[in-house]
Amino acid sequence: MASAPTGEYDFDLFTIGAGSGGVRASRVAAAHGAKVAVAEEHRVGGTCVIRGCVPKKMLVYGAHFAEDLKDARNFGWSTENATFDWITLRDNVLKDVERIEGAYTNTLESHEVTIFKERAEITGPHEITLASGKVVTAKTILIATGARPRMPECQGAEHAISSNEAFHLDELPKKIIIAGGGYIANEFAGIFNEFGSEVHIVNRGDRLLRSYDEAVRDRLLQISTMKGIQFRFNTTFEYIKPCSEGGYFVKMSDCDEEKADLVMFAVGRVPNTEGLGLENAGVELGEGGEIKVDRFSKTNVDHIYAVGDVTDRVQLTPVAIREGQAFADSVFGDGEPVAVDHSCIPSAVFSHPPIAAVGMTEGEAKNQLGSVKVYLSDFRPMKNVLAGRNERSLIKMICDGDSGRIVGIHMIAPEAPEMMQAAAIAVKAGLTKEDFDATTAIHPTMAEELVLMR
Ligand SMILES: Cc1cc2nc3c(=O)[nH]c(=O)nc-3n(C[C@H](O)[C@H](O)[C@H](O)COP(=O)(O)OP(=O)(O)OC[C@H]3O[C@@H](n4cnc5c(N)ncnc54)[C@H](O)[C@@H]3O)c2cc1C
Repeated sequence: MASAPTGEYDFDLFTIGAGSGGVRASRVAAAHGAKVAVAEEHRVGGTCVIRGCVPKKMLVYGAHFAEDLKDARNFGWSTENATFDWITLRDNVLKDVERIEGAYTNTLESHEVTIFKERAEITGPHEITLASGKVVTAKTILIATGARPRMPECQGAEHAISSNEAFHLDELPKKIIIAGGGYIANEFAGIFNEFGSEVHIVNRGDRLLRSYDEAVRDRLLQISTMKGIQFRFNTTFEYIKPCSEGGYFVKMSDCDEEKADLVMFAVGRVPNTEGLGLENAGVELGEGGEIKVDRFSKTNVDHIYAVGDVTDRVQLTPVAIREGQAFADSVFGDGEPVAVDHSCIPSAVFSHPPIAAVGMTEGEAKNQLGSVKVYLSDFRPMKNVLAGRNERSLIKMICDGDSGRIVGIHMIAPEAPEMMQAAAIAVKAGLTKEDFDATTAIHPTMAEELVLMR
């Protein structure tokens, strides 16, 4: 699979999209000695840095102070005069995003990767045409164009925002209706709720966070409801109409028209393959418009690869980065080709409180394994007790009943994602419940529940 620089093409590698996958692949390929160019139509850093994980997590931190300030009273602090200014937080977040964008750009430039800040389209098997009209050729092409928010086809959908716009609001809505039930919907519901908005989650289906274990999903629903978030299931949007005094009239299938200041759609993400010129190179797509690839991220065309969300394998930043790294090492490195292992990928929902998970849910384990043993710890964290906060956490461990091997861990608890990263190593390594039992607890922590479950 190794590809030596040739004089035949302008570049050894042309990457379309400078997001998580594209930046990693371009930098590593260049470090292997390839002559690399990357095109980016929006901003270097892609979804994660500019309008995804990074600014979202900063808003989660910002929102958490609302709860911390309330809790602080029982710890002896007086916080009566605390106020919150959205514009300060928004602008500080956007400034930091700019800083990270600069760091990504510097990394590419220091590896001598040529950056075209414009849209690119494939116009021939080895040919790319840029929005400016410039035409370049490359021996290998990498498509790393990510995905975009899905906007449903309801009347007036253009009046709704997606997560892209949520980071730029000039004011916080008094009332927001969020369509969706996935991680982005739940994360923004938590954020807006803590900032004082009235939040409604409207879901077409009958449950939240489908791929997560039922016990943690139910607990999130219970706690979110307690915090004031209102949920509607099996409900669809009929229309959204601007209202002359500002805001919108929204008609949903289960009610009369009602008013909201903002409507946000968080109903999934669509791979960015439209208008890319894939037909000009004969690249095959799957049913959802995603690019079909093999274990090495190679499309059906030998010299064209795709990584990250555009392939719709697992739409997470660390996965896109791994796929980009593996592609660059395989095609431009000296070693054997590397395939990314997509099993046992840990994930988190930065809801309020957060969820984290790795491996099989109880339902999946029961379907796939002969016998299953489930351990559960349902507890009120020490900090919540003193704060007078009646929120219980849950840690659930799923084991293969025959071997004792842990096949899944699921948590909803403050700092669950931080605990999960370490636990996921154990699950990936195939450790058993006995290995956990043999480990001494760190006391007093929430994570000690992991080694104390009986
Ligand atoms: C609100 C939100 C929160 C998220 N939170 C998390 C999280 O907490 N943890 C996590 O792991 N993941 C999270 N994600 C998902 C994560 O952002 C993506 O999985 C990741 O960014 C995918 O990387 P990528 O390289 O495939 O695509 P992207 O990062 O989307 O990069 C693709 C780039 O290609 C560019 N592009 C597209 N078409 C063209 C073209 N024709 N020419 C030139 N450029 C083009 C785009 O402008 C974009 O910059 C979140 C996503 C969202 C939307």
